[in-house]
Amino acid sequence: MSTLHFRDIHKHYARRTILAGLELCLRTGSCTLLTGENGTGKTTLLRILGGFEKPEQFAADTGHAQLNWRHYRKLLQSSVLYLHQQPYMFEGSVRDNLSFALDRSLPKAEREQRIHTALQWAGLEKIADTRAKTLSGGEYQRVALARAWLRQPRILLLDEPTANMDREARNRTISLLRQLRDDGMALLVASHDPECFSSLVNEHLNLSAGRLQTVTPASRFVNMTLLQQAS
Ligand SMILES: Nc1ncnc2c1ncn2[C@@H]1O[C@H](COP(=O)(O)OP(=O)(O)OP(=O)(O)O)[C@@H](O)[C@H]1O
Repeated sequence: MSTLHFRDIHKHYARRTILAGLELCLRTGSCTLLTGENGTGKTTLLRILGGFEKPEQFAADTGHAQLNWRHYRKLLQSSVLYLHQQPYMFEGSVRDNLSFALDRSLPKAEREQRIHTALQWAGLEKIADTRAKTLSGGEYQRVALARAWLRQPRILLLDEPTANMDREARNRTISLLRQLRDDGMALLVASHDPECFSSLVNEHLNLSAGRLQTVTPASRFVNMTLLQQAS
């Protein structure tokens, strides 16, 4: 199985319908770009898929199992990671922040080795001992991506991951996202800047009036196993 198919997602705020029976497929090794005007519900959709917002209706299908909201919430803990536009940093250094992404039961030497590899992966070696809360926006995002790399979720949800970055920081972020995608993660990226993601995106969807419309269809999928443990 290589897809997670969401169906029939409804979300209202008071009497206002934000998502109206929305349908969406996420695929391993694939990046889906989500665009839409301000206020159309992109963040709301990501927050639902990240488990932070409860929808009025929800169904998902792994190909082997049907999931209701309760099942999906269980799956989320191990399989889905949501990165905010301003990722949260804990007090402490970049190294400490990466350490929080690791299972505490790992032996110390292995933790240190993994953190070292993650620092290299994201090009963070020079700022490993800098206080994370003092970093620039681009560095924040790279620490957050290094944490994702350590956690290895099957689905990574990103809200405006390149907002307010200069070109170099954007390129570095795209390059890290490409590696996560090519390692088999399913990426869902909300952005107002489709140009920025054009080299990364397999499918481009636009959210309007509570529904998704295909701008460009999924072009290439890697046949890997997504959410196998859910079945
Ligand atoms: N907790 C909430 N209570 C009431 N209304 C909300 C809540 N959260 C979001 N909304 C409204 O839902 C609509 C969709 O918001 P959302 O942030 O999902 O849009 P968006 O597409 O991400 O917007 P942008 O492109 O500006 O980031 C907005 O009109 C917003 O004001």
